[in-house]
Amino acid sequence: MIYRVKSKIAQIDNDTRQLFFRRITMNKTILVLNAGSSSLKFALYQTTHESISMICRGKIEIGGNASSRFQVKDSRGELLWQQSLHITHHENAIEVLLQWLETRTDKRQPIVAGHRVVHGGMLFNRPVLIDEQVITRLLQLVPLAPLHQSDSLAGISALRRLRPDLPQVACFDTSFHRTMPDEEQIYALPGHLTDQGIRRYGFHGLSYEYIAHILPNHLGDRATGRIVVAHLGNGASLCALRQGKSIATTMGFTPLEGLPMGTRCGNLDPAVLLYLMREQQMDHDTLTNLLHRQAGLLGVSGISADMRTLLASDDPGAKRAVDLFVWQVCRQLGAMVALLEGIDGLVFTAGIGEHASQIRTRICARLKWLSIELDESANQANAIRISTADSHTPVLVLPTDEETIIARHTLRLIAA
Ligand SMILES: Nc1ncnc2c1ncn2[C@@H]1O[C@H](COP(=O)(O)OP(=O)(O)O)[C@@H](O)[C@H]1O
Ligand SMILES: CC(=O)OP(=O)(O)O
Ligand SMILES: [Mg+2]
Repeated sequence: MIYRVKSKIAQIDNDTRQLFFRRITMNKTILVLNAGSSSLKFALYQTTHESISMICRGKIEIGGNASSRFQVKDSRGELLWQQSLHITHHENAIEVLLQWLETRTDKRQPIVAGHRVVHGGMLFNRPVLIDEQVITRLLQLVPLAPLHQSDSLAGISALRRLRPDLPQVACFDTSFHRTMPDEEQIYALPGHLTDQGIRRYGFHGLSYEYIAHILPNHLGDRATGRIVVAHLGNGASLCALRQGKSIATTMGFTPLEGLPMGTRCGNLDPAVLLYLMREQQMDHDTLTNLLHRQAGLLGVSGISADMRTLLASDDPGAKRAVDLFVWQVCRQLGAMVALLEGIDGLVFTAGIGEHASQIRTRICARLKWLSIELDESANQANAIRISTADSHTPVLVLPTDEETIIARHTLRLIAA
């Protein structure tokens, strides 16, 4: 729809253009899809010519054998819909979601869809309108994000099948980190490999962009200082922000580097792979499965990838996995602080960061050397500020909102 009017818009003056755009988009919606490694999240926004307001948002949990929750809430967080389903793959989740949207969203047909795409590689540093050529290039990056990229592409394809005329925009997790210095973006490998794109991209960029955007509301001038953001979800990473820009992050070439995660191993001596290939004849597919799907909290505990299950368990395996997670967050957070040469604020976000007060307590107990003092009752209540008034470094819990950042980028791109 937007495609067809675009050339007309270019020929008319600015005031008329704004009126025209307002008319075609009034009461129209932007659909956002966010394929995470353990969930499919979505949100619908009402849009006028340049602003957005959320109508509803939802999440379908995608989990092994347990039943998955499909929940939709309105913009104030009131529950609109809840269903228990058995969903083991993103493709089922997309089907369920699109059917739900079809039957529940009356005349608010989306005029554009925005997607979180985890890997943009060297080619995509900013949001892009999706066409056949873009899809071909994104497909080439599937091996670099095996738990995400193909699921985002499945959402894009499903919408193309259902609504071939619907413009779709890809927003990348990697773009935000392009402000990192060269030293942070390269590995100590021969230059020709770096030139081929074997470099550190970093991920969760849409989440960090959102946090950087709202931080001044909570920290005032301090927000431009030295901030560490801990995005602890099923996928987990840390980011060092200075002046609201990324200067370092724990994930690298793929979302496997850095912290241990739900099913991902995080940092590993690369010689472990060489050893397993040679001594245990593990091939590429076996290793991919091991490192992305069988390792992390699941591998260490032997019980679950889900922090909720581990925290509720008395099993020594669960304790070991949680201990390792806390240890590695502290270890890698130290590196972020060293690169920032200090710390003016610490932010927890994403599934574990926003909800697991026990994990925050344990991490902060090791950060007294950074003059961090937790207010335990605020922490238990998942309050926004969880540090004491005396704590030299403020500690915040800020729910992330990748969907809103995607919706804004999407509107900006089609409006341009
Ligand atoms: N109340 C809670 N306590 C502990 N962990 C939680 C809680 N709620 C969610 N989580 C953790 O957060 C994870 C999901 O985080 P999320 O950021 O939504 O993941 P993703 O975007 O990768 O799908 C779950 O797997 C679970 O481990
Ligand atoms: C990049 C990544 O790990 O994303 P998620 O946390 O959504 O799985
Ligand atoms: Mg996520």
